Amino acid sequence: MAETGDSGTMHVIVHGGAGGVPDDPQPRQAVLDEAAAAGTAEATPLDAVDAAVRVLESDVRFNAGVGGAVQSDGVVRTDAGVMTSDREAGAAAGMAGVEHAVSVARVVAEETPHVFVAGDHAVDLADDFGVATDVDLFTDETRARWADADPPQGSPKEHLAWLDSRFGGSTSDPTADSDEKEGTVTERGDFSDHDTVGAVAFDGESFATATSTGGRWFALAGRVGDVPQLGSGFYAAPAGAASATGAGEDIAKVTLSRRAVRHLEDGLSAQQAAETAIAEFGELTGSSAGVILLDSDGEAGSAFNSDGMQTSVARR
Ligand SMILES: NC(=O)C[C@H](N)C(=O)O
Repeated sequence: MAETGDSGTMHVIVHGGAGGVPDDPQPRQAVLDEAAAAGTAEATPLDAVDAAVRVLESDVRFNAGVGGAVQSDGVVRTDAGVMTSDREAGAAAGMAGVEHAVSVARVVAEETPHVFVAGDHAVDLADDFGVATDVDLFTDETRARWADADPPQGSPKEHLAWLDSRFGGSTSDPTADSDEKEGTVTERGDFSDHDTVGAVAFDGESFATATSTGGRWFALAGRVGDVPQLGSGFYAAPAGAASATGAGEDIAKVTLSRRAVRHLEDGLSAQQAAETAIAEFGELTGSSAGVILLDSDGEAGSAFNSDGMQTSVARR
């Protein structure tokens, strides 16, 4: 157990997704600041990341909870993962109508003997443990975007053909540059430019992390990305904890969060570990991501190789 931080102080860092530079950075920053502050009011690191991420899931500006990305069958499905440095972990994925995916991940960690529950059964689990289901996750913007999408009918093969015709077969990088504008598909797939949310907290003794997303815009129905995969979208250990965002398939292939925490274990600071992990990620995959970290000194670190990633740090 790490005990070198300022015991009694709750340290929280949050992110609002790696991607393009948003049109509305200030209101987004205000929500991130609110989320980080909400985390510092909590008693434990797990409560802190849960509270912080719930704020972000409820804000339509972020691709998590309400405002989540629409999959190829017109359904918004949410994913999340949580972990503590005591190696308590839970994840939930592919949940239609669940705003607070982070709370379901927490139910998996605290109420089941498992680490990952998916699909309709995760929704049933949420319902049984008092997490709201049947929530309308569409916003006016997502409704309009979906209506413009000329959605496919039929089988997964037909959905894949539709994806291929729109995205040229490349679906690896949600943050890839494009000549096209927000609201239309990009050259390599429009997966919402800046969106997924995450939080890391440290109380001087232990760490927790949580990441939550609606995934990628127009991904094949049923697709699950890095976010709820342990070690990819989130990871916590006694040396520190991480939350990642960006090109989900590529993040999963290099287990970005585990990689970043490994650098803390090797003695790097949070900032050095974030920069090293993102540099390695870029070299290995050629795509875009971001990561936030806290280390056992209570120092926060963040790095990204996309055009932007907003973060907020609060301590109390
Ligand atoms: N923008 C994101 O962070 C998307 C998320 N990593 C996913 O692939 O589901």
